[in-house]
Amino acid sequence: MFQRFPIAAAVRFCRRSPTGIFRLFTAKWLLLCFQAPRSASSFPQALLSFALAPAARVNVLPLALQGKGHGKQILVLGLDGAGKTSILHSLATNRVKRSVAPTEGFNAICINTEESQMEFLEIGGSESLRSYWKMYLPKVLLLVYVVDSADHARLPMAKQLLHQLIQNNSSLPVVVLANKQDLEGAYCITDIHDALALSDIGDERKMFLIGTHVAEDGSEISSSMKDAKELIGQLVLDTQ
Ligand SMILES: Nc1nc2c(ncn2[C@@H]2O[C@H](COP(=O)(O)OP(=O)(O)OP(=O)(O)O)[C@@H](O)[C@H]2O)c(=O)[nH]1
Ligand SMILES: [Mg+2]
Repeated sequence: MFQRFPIAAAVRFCRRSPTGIFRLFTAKWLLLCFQAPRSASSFPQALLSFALAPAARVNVLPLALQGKGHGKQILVLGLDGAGKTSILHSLATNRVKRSVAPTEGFNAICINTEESQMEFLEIGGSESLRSYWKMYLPKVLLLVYVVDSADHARLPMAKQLLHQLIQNNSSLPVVVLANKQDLEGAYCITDIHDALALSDIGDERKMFLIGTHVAEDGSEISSSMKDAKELIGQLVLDTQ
């Protein structure tokens, strides 16, 4: 399914194409790059999607998302406008569906696979909601961190928040999605890797960097998005 390349090949690949997957380890990192496009994913559709009014943010979350259920919770964070909701909608439906409004509280989406039920919890990325981010971190199996690859000015802030989030949790697996790779000014994944200083937070942690984009509304999701979904599913299974 994936091919592995050493770093030099990874950089060459990045120059040819802005999209790919890096797997990051302590000092060495390997590129997992896509082969031929796959057939449509067999993941069933989303079960649930909702957003909560800010006033209701914490108390009315489903039990599973408060860490009391038996599902496999995945926290989805990143600055406002990075594309978290758009990615989740697309992963859930296997069709591209861009978000039209900022998340003003939480957004929860369940995706059932044959092997497991994955519960994605997005917390909005606006400044007022970022204080909630760390509350849920100890309760999740995996962190998906989304950045806008073309938002150069805010990449330092995205880096700082990511490092702060995971500094006290050295084993939490992290998948970084370098989103909006379709935009002309988007940094390629090696630049995103450097801008987020991901080699500083590698250690023994499983960490992946994947270039993604949420293309035209209604079209089928890209191969990078399918591979991101498969990778997340595999990590959830591995982490249980
Ligand atoms: N060009 C482009 N636009 C995107 C992409 N992904 C999302 N967008 C657009 O970016 C804007 C923000 O997307 P959202 O999915 O709402 O971002 P978010 O991270 O959920 O933002 P908050 O909920 O405010 O934290 C929307 O206008 C989307 O249509 C992408 O890959 N490429
Ligand atoms: Mg959102």
